[in-house]
Amino acid sequence: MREEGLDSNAPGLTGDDDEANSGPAPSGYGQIPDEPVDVDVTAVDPSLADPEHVAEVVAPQREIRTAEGAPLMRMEHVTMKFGGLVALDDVSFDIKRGEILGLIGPNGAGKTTCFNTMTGVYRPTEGQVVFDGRVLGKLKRNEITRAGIARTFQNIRLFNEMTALENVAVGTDARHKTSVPGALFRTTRHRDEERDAIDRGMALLEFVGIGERATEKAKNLPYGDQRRLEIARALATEPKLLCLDEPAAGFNPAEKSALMDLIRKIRDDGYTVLLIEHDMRLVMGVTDRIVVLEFGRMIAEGLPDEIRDNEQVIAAYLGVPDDESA
Ligand SMILES: Nc1ncnc2c1ncn2[C@@H]1O[C@H](COP(=O)(O)OP(=O)(O)OP(=O)(O)O)[C@@H](O)[C@H]1O
Repeated sequence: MREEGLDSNAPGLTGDDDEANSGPAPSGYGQIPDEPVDVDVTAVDPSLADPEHVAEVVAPQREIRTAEGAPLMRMEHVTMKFGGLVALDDVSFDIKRGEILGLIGPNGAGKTTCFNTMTGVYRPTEGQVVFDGRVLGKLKRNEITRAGIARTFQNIRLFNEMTALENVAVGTDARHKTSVPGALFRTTRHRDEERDAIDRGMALLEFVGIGERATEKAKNLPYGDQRRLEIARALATEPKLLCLDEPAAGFNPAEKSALMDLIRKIRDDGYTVLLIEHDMRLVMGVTDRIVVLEFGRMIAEGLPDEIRDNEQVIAAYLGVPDDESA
């Protein structure tokens, strides 16, 4: 007999398929330089111990709250083909400002492809992605980062030999305006930006709950803290949209619960969040709305309660019982 609604114990609905987290540092990740950044932790502002001040530093662009509810990103009839394979088939939906949108679907449904068209990795074969009024297909990857889209990866990608603070500080680099000569000659602007990178980096580490680990190398952090560090680094680019790709992969229930709190805190601080996640309990518990893909098509869109009880979604995940498919 079929179970009522979606259940995180159902096959394929858990995050147990996590891959190794020790991959090499990424290449071509936004504006991140190859060399470690020299940071002086003793220069950190003591006022960062104050959570309210931390929140102010973390989300300086609070005006994004004012337009809450209006579309921030629009997928407009997006089709993505790889040779003969149609990974996305005429997919259209909005991500509204200030919401946590869940993107779910069985394995191979097209979630990551969707993510990649939204973050500039792929250009859609047909249709377009519009972010904050701009068509993404015309922007380069670094321009997309500057436009306000940041992401984390299924497989953690950190600079393992750099400290936690350095990892976050390089994320702030995407916003810096110093020219190469300015950096070489250490102009006042360059020094101000370095100082800002350290202060904001520390604030972000506090915000995600790992401030006390600022001087530890990324490779020595516990797995859960590495995931938090990835989120902090993405936030360092001051995104309007934060895309999280299976952030709970490999987490135990207590870590998942803490992650849900963090994702809500990020949303409450004025960011918009897109979440791909296999763990249904987490998705149902934290998202404001959910979009469901199956075989590259969007089969449902709605509130978590609506999605939980949607027959088509349940069938997509659990398969239609033999006696109903005849
Ligand atoms: N670069 C690519 N080249 C060819 N086929 C691809 C490529 N990327 C994805 N695909 C195919 O597109 C389909 C959708 O894949 P995608 O990774 O987007 O699904 P998914 O929903 O993210 O799956 P999972 O939950 O397993 O990560 C799959 O059939 C996949 O094999």
